[in-house]
Amino acid sequence: MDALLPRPRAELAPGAVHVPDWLGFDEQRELVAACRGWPGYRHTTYPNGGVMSVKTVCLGWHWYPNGYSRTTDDGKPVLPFPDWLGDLGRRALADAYGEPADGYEPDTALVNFYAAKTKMGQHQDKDERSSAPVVSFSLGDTCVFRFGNTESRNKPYTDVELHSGDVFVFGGPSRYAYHGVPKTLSGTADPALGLTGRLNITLRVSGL
Ligand SMILES: O=C(O)CCC(=O)C(=O)O
Ligand SMILES: [Fe+2]
Repeated sequence: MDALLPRPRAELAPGAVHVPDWLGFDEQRELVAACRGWPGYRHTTYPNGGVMSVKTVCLGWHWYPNGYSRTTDDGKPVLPFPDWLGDLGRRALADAYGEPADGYEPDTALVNFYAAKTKMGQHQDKDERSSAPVVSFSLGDTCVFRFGNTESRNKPYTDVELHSGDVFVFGGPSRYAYHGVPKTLSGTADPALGLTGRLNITLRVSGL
C-alpha cells in the first residue's frame, strides 16, 4: 500500500542509513519467492537454553551464537550464497551511501522469518571477522526496528518502522551498534505480496 506521506531517506547515525521503498513490488515478490525456496528455517538455540522466536536459514555461512560454520546444526552443508544477492547488496549499499560499492562482497546472509508477535532482542552483529557494512532488506509485515548505540543495549536509541521493500544499512561507526526488533505489526503486509508475517535478509561479510 502506498504511504500517505513519502518517507524520506534518513541517516540515523553516521553510517546507519534507512532507504524506504528501495525494492520495487516485483523485486519484493521475487525475494519472497527466493526465501520460500530456501529450506531449513529453524529456531536458533543459545548455549544457555534460550530459543530465538524468529526462524532463520543461512546462506554462505551458518550463523550460530558466537560464530559461523560451514555446516548447519544438523550437519548439512550450508546453502550457497547466490551471486545475484551479492549484486543486490552492492546496489543497495551504493544507493544508501551515495557512492560506488563495487568492493563490497557479502558472502553470508541470515534470512529471518517473523511470525505474528515475533521480536528480536537488542544485540550487536559481532560474530563476523570483518567490519564491512551489514545490508538489511525487509519484506511483508512492518516492524519497529530499534537502532541504538555501540556501548550498550540501553538508550539512546531510535525506533524506525521498516516496511516491505525498505533497506537499512549499518556500517562505519555504526557497524557495531546494538539493534533489535521490539515489535512486528501483524497484518500490515500487502496481501498481494502473499506473505503472512515478515522476512528480513541481512547480508554480511564473514571475513572467514
Ligand atoms: O529483522 C531485522 O530487521 C534485524 C535482524 C537482525 O538484526 C539480525 O539478523 O541480526
Ligand atoms: Fe542483527
